[in-house]
Amino acid sequence: MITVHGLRKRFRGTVALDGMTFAVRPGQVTGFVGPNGAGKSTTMRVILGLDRADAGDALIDGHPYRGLRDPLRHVGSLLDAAALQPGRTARNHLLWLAHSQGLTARRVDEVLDQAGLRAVARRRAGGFSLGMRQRLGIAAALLGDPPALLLDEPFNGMDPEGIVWMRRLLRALAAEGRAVLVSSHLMSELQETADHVVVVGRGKVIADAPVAHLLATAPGARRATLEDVYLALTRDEVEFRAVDPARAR
Ligand SMILES: Nc1ncnc2c1ncn2[C@@H]1O[C@H](COP(=O)(O)OP(=O)(O)OP(=O)(O)O)[C@@H](O)[C@H]1O
Repeated sequence: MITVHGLRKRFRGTVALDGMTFAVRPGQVTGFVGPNGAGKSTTMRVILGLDRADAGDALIDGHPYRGLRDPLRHVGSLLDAAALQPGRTARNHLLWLAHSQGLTARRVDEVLDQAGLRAVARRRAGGFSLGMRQRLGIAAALLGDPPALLLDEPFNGMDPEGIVWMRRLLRALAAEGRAVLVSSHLMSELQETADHVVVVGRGKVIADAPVAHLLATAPGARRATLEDVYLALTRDEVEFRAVDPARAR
């Protein structure tokens, strides 16, 4: 389980996190949604120890990321699929990560298979499409067989087959009992994939509820989609940002 409590973070004049508090429970896919600049990536970076919060805490199974030994065994992450050494082959990229964490080459081949990358494992990652980079990022996230996963926009750049693959993979990972946090702007994908949704705006939580609950309690519930609910919840934020571009990203 991942818990964040009262996270605050300011970048010079910008408040990125303003008391962000929620939990990512095992056995579920939790969607993490909100307008551009709402603080999703910053929250994930704080959980992963890449940014330091000014206040509050972010814990993975009760421990801060920096306190974890062999962190890839506790939490896997996909933050920026473009962040890899272009000259390395997919397999070498994973081998390098695996060695840093005491993981085996056999495990590398397993995750290459799981991510559907076996045929291109010896190609240079620099030549990969965004969809293939996302798959490589997923392979890296799965390397340590972690009970928790943080995935920032994993559907980005995926072709239709890739989207279906990703959806099934996320469901399967949750069914194995993992805690899976997925940020996305694609409400239709999350409606199909997520059990639970955390909606954020301006650095804090606006709604934190099961998808079924959000759909059932929405106005015009019978035909409401997650997109309708999201737009209704974030409308004030959107109007605010439209009239005050200085605060928008
Ligand atoms: N390194 C940084 N320096 C300055 N400001 C930053 C930095 N990182 C994030 N911010 C600001 O913090 C706020 C939150 O950004 P963040 O990237 O976490 O939002 P997000 O919800 O992930 O947005 P998006 O949907 O566009 O990915 C934004 O106003 C952003 O401009």
